[in-house]
Amino acid sequence: MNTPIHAPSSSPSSSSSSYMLRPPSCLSHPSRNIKCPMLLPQAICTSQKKYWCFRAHVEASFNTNPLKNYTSVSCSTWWSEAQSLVSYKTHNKQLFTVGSLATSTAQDVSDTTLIGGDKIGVLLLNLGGPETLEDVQPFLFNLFADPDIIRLPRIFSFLQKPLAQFVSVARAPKSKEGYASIGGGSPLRRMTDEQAEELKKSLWEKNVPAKVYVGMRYWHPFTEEAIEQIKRDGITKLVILPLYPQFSISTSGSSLRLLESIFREDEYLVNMQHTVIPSWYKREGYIKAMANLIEKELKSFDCPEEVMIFFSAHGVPLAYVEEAGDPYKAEMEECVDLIMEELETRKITNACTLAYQSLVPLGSVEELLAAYDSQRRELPPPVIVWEWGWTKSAETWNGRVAMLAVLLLLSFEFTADKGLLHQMGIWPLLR
Ligand SMILES: C=CC1=C(C)c2cc3[nH]c(cc4nc(cc5[nH]c(cc1n2)c(C)c5CCC(=O)O)C(CCC(=O)O)=C4C)c(C)c3C=C
Ligand SMILES: [Fe+2]
Repeated sequence: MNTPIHAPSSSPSSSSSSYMLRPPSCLSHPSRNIKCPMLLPQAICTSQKKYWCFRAHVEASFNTNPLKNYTSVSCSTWWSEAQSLVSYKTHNKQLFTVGSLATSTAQDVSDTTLIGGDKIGVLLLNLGGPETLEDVQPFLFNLFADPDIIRLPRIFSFLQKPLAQFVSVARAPKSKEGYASIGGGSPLRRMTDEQAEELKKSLWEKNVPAKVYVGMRYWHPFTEEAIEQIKRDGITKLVILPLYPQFSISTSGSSLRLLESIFREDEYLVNMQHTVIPSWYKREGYIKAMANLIEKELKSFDCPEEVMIFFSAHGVPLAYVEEAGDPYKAEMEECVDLIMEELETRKITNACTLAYQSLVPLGSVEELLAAYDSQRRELPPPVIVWEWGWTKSAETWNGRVAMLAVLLLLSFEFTADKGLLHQMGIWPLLR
């Protein structure tokens, strides 16, 4: 069961380091017909900060309360047709009168009270995960059909779905093994729902009666479903919070791009005031929480000061960082520095190291572990196990030309041990 996805229709624009200033986006233009990105990442942060947005860099002062004054910094998105950098300020005003729209489409939301005529929503964005082993292959299809995960050159974009079908079928057995070993499915939905509930409680305690929604990128509840609920509830102000502390094109970027396309085509959403928190790894609360966890774990060792702190991060293909300007690696490294600084204030000065998990050539856990384990270092490279996903679902492929092209691509990769899939970090997924 492949649940329809709304993968961005345009393939990612090639990376460019040139940015131009553009007037504030649609938010400052009440025209409903304007077609421009609504969801360039905007930040709500604290104090005077330097903010890195991919390759651009802006300085702005921020106010902490999203519901009062806020300054938003829209950063250029690498995928944006017209790459641009926007900085602007709004003051506690609804920029548009949405009342009529809201009443015409909204149902009553019993647990949402109004703040100055507004209905506040928070949309939590996450990846989503298969809830059962049967979900694994269609979940993987959705993931690989996303051009922010498998970045094909525009000329090959017609291969996106056939390739997604192929890679998902080939990857499914290994993924299933993993999910089977953790109880037969992903715990992400349950955990995200719990986070949403806790966030809602906490906001209500602070007299912010907001409704909190969960929108997953690749599995239920899909972002599109959350957006429909937001519209039904008549939300007039929305805070969009990707649940990834660090920004990556492949995670927050992908979700925001999807939202951008949904917003662009929807009259209700175009007129809804919204703000995006693109990343939040610098937040004091987050850094302290991470430090607390580490401090607690260290105490369980006999000689805590001798323990090396091993930060393990999800990897992204190197090309994202080097060519597309993904700030993920820089943000991750800064995050580790901040956590270590926080630990230092607690007189914890252990050695630490950061490695990125498998799949992608940012520096893998395997490589790093090899440095510590001489036996492992002498092991031969892993054997490539090839499982052909030649199943019934292959019949659904988008025509013979695409299938032939995929096969040619794969046989080249296989025989030459290099090529597009290697370059994009997809090849390891097939192992
Ligand atoms: C090239 C492929 C992938 C990129 C790039 C990627 C980036 C990325 N992913 C996360 C967080 C998660 N990924 C999860 C699952 C998952 N991710 C990929 C591939 C890429 N991820 C695959 C194939 C899978 C499925 C599992 C598997 O087969 O290995 C999950 C788990 C979701 C769940 O089921 O609960 C998370 C979380 C980040 C943070 C990231 C880039 C920074
Ligand atoms: Fe992932």
